[in-house]
Amino acid sequence: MTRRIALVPAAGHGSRFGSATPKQYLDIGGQPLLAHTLAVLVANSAIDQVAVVISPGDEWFDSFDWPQPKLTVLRVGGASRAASVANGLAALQPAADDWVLVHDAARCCLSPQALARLIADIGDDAVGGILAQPVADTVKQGDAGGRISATVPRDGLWLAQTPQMFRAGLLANALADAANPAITDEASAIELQGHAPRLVVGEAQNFKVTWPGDLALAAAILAARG
Ligand SMILES: Nc1ccn([C@@H]2O[C@H](COP(=O)(O)OP(=O)(O)OP(=O)(O)O)[C@@H](O)[C@H]2O)c(=O)n1
Ligand SMILES: C[C@](O)(CO)[C@H](O)COP(=O)(O)O
Repeated sequence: MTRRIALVPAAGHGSRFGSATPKQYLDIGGQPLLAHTLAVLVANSAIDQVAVVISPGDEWFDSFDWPQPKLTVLRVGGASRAASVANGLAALQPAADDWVLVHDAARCCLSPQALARLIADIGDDAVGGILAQPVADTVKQGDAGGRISATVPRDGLWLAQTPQMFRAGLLANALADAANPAITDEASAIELQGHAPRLVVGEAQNFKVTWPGDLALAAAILAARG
């Protein structure tokens, strides 16, 4: 039977966030940020297994309690996000037809509704797809001197979010060259194989905690959900 596996890369250092403790372990409402990320995935009955990829040298993970049902911990994080995902897939050895939903640890405000929409909309799609948001602002190109060099038409532009949902076999092949700098998400790896992943409308609150100011916004969104 085809399974759905959530794979959560959580082996980053959070260099843009800049805290001594990696951002995935910072406290939000009494729990590490990562616990909020995992909770939505664990709670979805269509997901059979949730695997989190942490760094082999991780000093923080074991100091917290984690949701046990469905959770697998893989200490195989790599030098880049793509390498962490590729290493996680290699450790898990899913069947080629299994679905893998790769979701950033740092996107802790994914709603159950958006997750369910992705799974329903992708359904049995031949390629798979991702949550994404249509660009809502005017887009500027900047030059080296910090001045606007062009206004870029935003028609057809989307901001990629996660989860990104693909068949395990297709994804593992696509990530074989995980060191390719053009691979910044799973969809870009699949695109490089000549496929066109589907775009499923995400939500603004499913943003990636990247900068220090993002933590308070994430805390407010999660507190409002109760
Ligand atoms: N070698 C890496 C790098 C990133 N990630 C994970 O990929 C997700 C998205 O990456 P990003 O927000 O860029 O996280 P960091 O790499 O931690 O941040 P920064 O780029 O600012 O250093 C995060 O959940 C992060 O933990 C990972 O598993 N392995
Ligand atoms: C995969 C991703 O979340 C899509 O928006 C994003 O690209 C990962 O973060 P990074 O800053 O590119 O590492």
